[in-house]
Amino acid sequence: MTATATPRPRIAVTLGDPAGVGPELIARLLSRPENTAAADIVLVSDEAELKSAGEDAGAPIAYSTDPAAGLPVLHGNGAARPAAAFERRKATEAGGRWAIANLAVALDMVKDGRVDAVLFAPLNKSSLHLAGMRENDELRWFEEVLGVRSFTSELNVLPGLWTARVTSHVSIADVDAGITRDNVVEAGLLLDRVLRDAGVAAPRIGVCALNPHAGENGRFGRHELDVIGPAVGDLAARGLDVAGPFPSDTIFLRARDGAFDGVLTMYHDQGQIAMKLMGFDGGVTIAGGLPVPICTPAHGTAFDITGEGRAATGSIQNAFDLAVRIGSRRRAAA
Ligand SMILES: NC(=O)C1=CN([C@@H]2O[C@H](COP(=O)(O)OP(=O)(O)OC[C@H]3O[C@@H](n4cnc5c(N)ncnc54)[C@H](O)[C@@H]3O)[C@@H](O)[C@H]2O)C=CC1
Ligand SMILES: NCC(=O)COP(=O)(O)O
Repeated sequence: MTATATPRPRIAVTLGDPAGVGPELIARLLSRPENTAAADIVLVSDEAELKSAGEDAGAPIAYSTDPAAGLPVLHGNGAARPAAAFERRKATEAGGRWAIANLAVALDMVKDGRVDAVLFAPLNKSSLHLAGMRENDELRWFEEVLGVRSFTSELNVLPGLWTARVTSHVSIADVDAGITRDNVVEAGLLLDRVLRDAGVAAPRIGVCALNPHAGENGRFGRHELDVIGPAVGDLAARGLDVAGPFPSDTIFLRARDGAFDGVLTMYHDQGQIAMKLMGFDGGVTIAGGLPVPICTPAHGTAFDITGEGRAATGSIQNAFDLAVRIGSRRRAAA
């Protein structure tokens, strides 16, 4: 029997917000030969950004503009570089514009089928908004640019445990309106699908309640009785191995002990506090529901430590590894 080689995926990489830890993390990621050997990497950036990232990291980035050179390939973003250097450790319009320009090129590559996955280093949502992004976050912007009309959600990933969210980057005052039976069902179906894509043959999904103690039989709110419970029934009727709603102050104890492969959360912090406590140094966020996996560290721009060489690389490494794994699988299936 002949072994089938795993195809090298093509991955577009952006350095994120130039004011934050993203550029130095990408430089350190690419300084490991096993990473540059794992994928055909397209760096959407410019020479000045790569040089400054390498200086911050104490690890110059080796790249080429010639795809035949066997190095990460530099692909410009077509944007004019601002005359002044990017301010560091601060959300700025210029930084947001630069990050958006790089991502826009990466999304063009997605649309044209030129890449199997995207990795972006942390963005700063305030910079994005200063730069004119109307959507609350980059995932809603990705949807718009890629013309995706179906349900999307950030997926957070630790070894052996994934989460999806019914609502995400919205005010806590708007969570209630987002918890509809349809949204819970769509988020549950998405979580089941991505777990299967990631190789979990029969995903076990636990669903969070919204209210304290799952509403205590309606006394502290009726979302569990009227919306989430019926949606869990809908998902079970569609063949998913799904249970809940469970009180969210204890569901992650069970998840940590292996009871679930995926947990469906109702709002951002419900899942993120638990996931970041369990594995801040390795967490990954994937934009779920898009044509290709778009991966990023679960941590943000960390302005307080930018340029100090202290930023941990576990999450960017895991985000890269996931992009390689899922991208390679997609390439093999194409
Ligand atoms: N991947 C992405 O694009 C993400 C972007 N963000 C954005 O980042 C911005 C800042 O968010 P914050 O809530 O301040 O969270 P943050 O993750 O940037 O920082 C929170 C704390 O964690 C520390 N930290 C973060 N990454 C670290 C690393 N690699 N090594 C060591 N310590 C690290 C920081 O120094 C800080 O004390 C926001 O605009 C947020 O929306 C947040 C999460 C993910
Ligand atoms: N930029 C990705 C992002 O914001 C994900 O952060 P989180 O919502 O997973 O904390």
